[in-house]
Amino acid sequence: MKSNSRTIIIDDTTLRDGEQSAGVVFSLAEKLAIAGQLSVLGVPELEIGIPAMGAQERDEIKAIAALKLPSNLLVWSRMREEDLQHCLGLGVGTVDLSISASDQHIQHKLKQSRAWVLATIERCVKTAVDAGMQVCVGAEDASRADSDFLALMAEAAQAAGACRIRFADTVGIMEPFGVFEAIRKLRAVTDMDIEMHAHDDLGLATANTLAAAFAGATHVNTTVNGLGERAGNAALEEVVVGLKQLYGFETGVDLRNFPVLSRQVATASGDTIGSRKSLIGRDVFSHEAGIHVDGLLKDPNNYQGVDPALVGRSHQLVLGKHSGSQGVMHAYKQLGIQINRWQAGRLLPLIREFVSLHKRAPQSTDLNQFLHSL
Ligand SMILES: CC(=O)SCCNC(=O)CCNC(=O)[C@H](O)C(C)(C)COP(=O)(O)OP(=O)(O)OC[C@H]1O[C@@H](n2cnc3c(N)ncnc32)[C@H](O)[C@@H]1OP(=O)(O)O
Ligand SMILES: O=C(O)CCC(=O)C(=O)O
Repeated sequence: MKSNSRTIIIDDTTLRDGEQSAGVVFSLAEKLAIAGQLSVLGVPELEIGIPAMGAQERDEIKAIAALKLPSNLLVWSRMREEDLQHCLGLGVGTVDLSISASDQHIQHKLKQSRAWVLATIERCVKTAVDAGMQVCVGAEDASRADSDFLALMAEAAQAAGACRIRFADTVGIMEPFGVFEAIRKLRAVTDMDIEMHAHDDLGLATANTLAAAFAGATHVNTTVNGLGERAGNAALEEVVVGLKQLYGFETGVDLRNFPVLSRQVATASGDTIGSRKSLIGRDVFSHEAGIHVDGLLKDPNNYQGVDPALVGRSHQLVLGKHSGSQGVMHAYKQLGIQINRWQAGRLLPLIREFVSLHKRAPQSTDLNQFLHSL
């Protein structure tokens, strides 16, 4: 499904929500490297930390700001005067002032009322704007909020000078059709920019983020490799490729060098990337099945949904239990050895036996041995 070209602003929160993943701590050097690399790829906005966490966090935020990257920087803050004061003077121009939108949170976490939320927005957003900050109001738990109340929050935010509202599916319970409806409703009641913040508890963070963009969101939150609280956030790489490929939306992000950043973040977060994790997993561009390998060799488009070059990858053709003769002939050709179809057919059982025994693809020395045993 393609629509008219639009630009969606990626606001990457690897350094904020990404670092909130249980057990993850980035060193300053890692933060600087990740921020720098995100900027090199053309990510236009980076959410880089939470000033109220303390002096060290603020120093690190300042150090990132001192890099003078071309990306716009944001900090995250509870909607509290004292937290907001910590956001000033760090060299960061935008703050996400977060306050809960759902009755669940308002009553049972903040122990307050809807009226208190609206009054707090009015007061704190104005203070931040008067202090020279651009303000995004983070509507935490928006996915469980009453849409009429969310509209009142947006109205209060805009009246107080905010330029953006973040719709957060804090507990990751939305699905794309619901997101589409919710963002459509919000779009209809506010002129502010709208940002989607999704979590992957049901494996739908990217789908929900794409649905939000399709419904009119101007900004979307992502994290590298989908890092983030619990099951993580929408993965930067999936969102960028999905927006472009499915809707023709531009982000200005070039992922051809993404493997460097992906590895950097995986290492810094002490994470391993699942071998089948879309776009970044070891095996996601690997092909073994005979019919697929034959098709790819004839024309990559036969079995290519996503061009691996977009994310700095390439197709890998491997031999295994499901190989066919074209794949075998190709593997030998790569070694400079021409074999015919009849020979390939005779080699297939040897290859099957090998992989059943070793549970790995044969290497060049194994292939040479098979040939000699014919
Ligand atoms: C959904 C999200 O991802 S939101 C971002 C969450 N990120 C983090 O929590 C990581 C960083 N957090 C921290 O370092 C600490 O929690 C701090 C510095 C923010 C606050 O620490 P503490 O003052 O010790 O409070 P603590 O974390 O125990 O409790 C949170 C308090 O914030 C309040 N609070 C939570 N969200 C908000 C909000 N959006 N606006 C105002 N107050 C809020 C809670 O009601 C609670 O207040 P209470 O103690 O008066 O009941
Ligand atoms: O309120 C916000 O800015 C969003 C916070 C967040 O990370 C979430 O709700 O998951």
